[in-house]
Amino acid sequence: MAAEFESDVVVSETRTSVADAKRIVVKIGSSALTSLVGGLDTDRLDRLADAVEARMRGGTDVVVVSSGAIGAGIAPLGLTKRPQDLATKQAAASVGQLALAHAWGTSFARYGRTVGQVLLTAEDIARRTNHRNAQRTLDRLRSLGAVAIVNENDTVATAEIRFGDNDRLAALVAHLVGADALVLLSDVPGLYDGDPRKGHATLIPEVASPEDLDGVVAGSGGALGTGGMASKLSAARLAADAGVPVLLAAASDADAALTTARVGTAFAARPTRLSARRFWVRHAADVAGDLHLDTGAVRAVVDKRRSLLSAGITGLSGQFYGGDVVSLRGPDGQLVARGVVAYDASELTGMLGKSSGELTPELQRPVVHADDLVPA
Ligand SMILES: Nc1ncnc2c1ncn2[C@@H]1O[C@H](COP(=O)(O)OP(=O)(O)O)[C@@H](O)[C@H]1O
Ligand SMILES: N[C@@H](CCC(=O)OP(=O)(O)O)C(=O)O
Repeated sequence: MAAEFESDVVVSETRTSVADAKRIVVKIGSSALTSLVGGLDTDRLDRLADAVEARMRGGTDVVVVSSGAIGAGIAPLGLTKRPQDLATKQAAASVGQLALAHAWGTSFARYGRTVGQVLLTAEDIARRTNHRNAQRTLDRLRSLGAVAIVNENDTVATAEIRFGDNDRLAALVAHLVGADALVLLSDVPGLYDGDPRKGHATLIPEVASPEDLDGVVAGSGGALGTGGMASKLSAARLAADAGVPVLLAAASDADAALTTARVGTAFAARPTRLSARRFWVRHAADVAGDLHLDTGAVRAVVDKRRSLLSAGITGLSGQFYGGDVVSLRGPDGQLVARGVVAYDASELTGMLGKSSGELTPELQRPVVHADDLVPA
């Protein structure tokens, strides 16, 4: 099927940049590595390791983000379906991660290649000050010729510090390691205009801009996957903002995906990537609170890209401090932007609705400066 599709595919700039990338992150979904009855499928894992090894031998640095810990832990624990509650998911992950890391190690050992297991929580990566540790480890593994096998640290990740899905983790890792491309390998040949399990759907080969997604229905995942297509689309957006093109393809097409990139759906990166600071404000930072804006303030910050002044703020919530990232919400509570707030919540409470002239000079700075503000 890959070969048939390959001959028709238009070789866009995006596909060329995935094929030529010098550093890539390859994310492999649970659906590509595990099955409900058989657990971890080491034959499929070997084929994926073959494709990754071939790409590495061609001179590309590859970081693997591998899901499958929970899926691999289901059968050994005598469970029959993917657990729903956090504690059982964590127990399954603790059993499955051991098997998963071992399987990757054994598979790459066929080539004399060493693997390193890197387990991360969103907290490790979300704070700019913390993420340097992860960055250093990944960088050193690369320089030592080992392949990093990354997964979420499921056994300790609580709801607050979870990435939620490995598509998002993979996009953040791509940003973290300065990857030139992200390859998402799943159990579908690419993005369709609707969930292919629900009837006829058409493959979308190229997503050049968000408008190409108009009318696309991104459904939930399979029995083993977490976020379904919606989480892949938001990861693709996140990667695009970081200037990283994305290829979404079937794991069974991994060879083609990692050589010519002439399979699946290619998502173009933004023509101008967000600065590192704005990227973190939009995607990775913890949000410490909310500012509620009136209609005029929404217009000023979203349409005119102005700084947010206290006069347009009608309310706030959360215990935030100056320098924290907050959500900016419109009159109906809808998220309109994120930004770095200049004041503590306690200071700001007394400033709400006041114009600059009504404030003392030290409180006349904008509440969120335009440079620190990213529309949603
Ligand atoms: N518009 C769509 N295009 C392609 N697949 C879709 C779409 N909507 C829902 N899906 C489903 O998403 C699934 C892939 O997501 P998921 O199960 O989370 O995979 P993974 O384990 O690889 O992360 C596919 O099996 C497919 O049935
Ligand atoms: N950390 C979890 C992966 C969760 C996840 O996002 O799964 P998937 O949607 O298959 O990529 C695990 O290893 O089972």
